[in-house]
Amino acid sequence: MRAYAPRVKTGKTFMGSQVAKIVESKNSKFPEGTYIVGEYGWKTHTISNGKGTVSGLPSAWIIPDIGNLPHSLALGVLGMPGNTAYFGLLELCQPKAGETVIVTGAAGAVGSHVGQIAKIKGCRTVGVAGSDEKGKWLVDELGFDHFINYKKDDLRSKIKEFAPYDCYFDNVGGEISSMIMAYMSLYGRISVCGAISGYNDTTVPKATIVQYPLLFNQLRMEGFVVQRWVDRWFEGVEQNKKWINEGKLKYKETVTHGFENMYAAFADMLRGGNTGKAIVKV
Ligand SMILES: NC(=O)C1=CN([C@@H]2O[C@H](COP(=O)(O)OP(=O)(O)OC[C@H]3O[C@@H](n4cnc5c(N)ncnc54)[C@H](OP(=O)(O)O)[C@@H]3O)[C@@H](O)[C@H]2O)C=CC1
Ligand SMILES: C/C=C/C(C)=O
Repeated sequence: MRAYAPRVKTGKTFMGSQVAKIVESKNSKFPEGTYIVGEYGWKTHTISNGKGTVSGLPSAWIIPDIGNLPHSLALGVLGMPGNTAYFGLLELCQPKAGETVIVTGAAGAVGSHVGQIAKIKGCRTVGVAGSDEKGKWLVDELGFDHFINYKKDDLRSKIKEFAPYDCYFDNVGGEISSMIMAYMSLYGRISVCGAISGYNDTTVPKATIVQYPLLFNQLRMEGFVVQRWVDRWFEGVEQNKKWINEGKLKYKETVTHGFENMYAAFADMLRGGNTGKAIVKV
């Protein structure tokens, strides 16, 4: 959301996905009482023609049968972030059993999911995040093999300690990513998902030369937006649901209550206040 924010003109509704209940309908495809996910932005109520999105994600979609799981998961592990982890890791990094996968933003919605898929695929998994409490959750509850606290640890020596990396799932960009790229295996794969370390920058940073490791280790680095797999959307949702029901995929939500607290929740997420998916319950 933050990556697209500069495109939102002052005075326009800010972008965002929501789970909503249809309270009135003239469209038989969206009957009253149905729970949907829509890209309607920061609003309490929406009048929709069932088409059109803010960011090109799927048009409003009806949440499939998820049993007793909460509907809010359709904004996280069973929605866009879940599909970002599923397709972004499996399609671009193609992790194989026995390989080492490192992920930044590891305690966030996407990163915590990426690390667990890597474990499901039989990989050794290293997570980078900003607090020891987050690290404890990653290792003790989600099964990550190692954790690096990028705010506290000697970053380069820790990155080196767990190297080499066959796959890097990059949520943050910047210097952390440049360092990781220097410790990758021959033919390593990098999935560029986000660059949150730069979302609040107001000046252009000086770039580290990452071409040396890319060249000499013959790395493949590819960016993506999850919309690429819009035609396979429900494959991701169904697989993630199956993993949850099998006890292989865990999730956490950081829930803020009240529409009036939306901005505070958003700013807190950018500061690392969330673990797992940041949700606002209106
Ligand atoms: N390509 C695509 O299609 C998609 C890309 N994304 C991107 O994926 C990334 C993760 O998204 P998501 O899981 O929803 O994010 P989260 O909502 O989980 O939050 C982001 C986390 O990033 C960490 N962070 C913040 N600033 C920095 C920094 N300067 N350096 C390192 N880490 C930082 C914080 O945790 P900490 O305590 O560890 O600092 C924060 O909790 C984002 O970059 C997002 O833009 C998301 C969805 C789709
Ligand atoms: C679909 C979301 C994209 C980013 C970069 O957050």
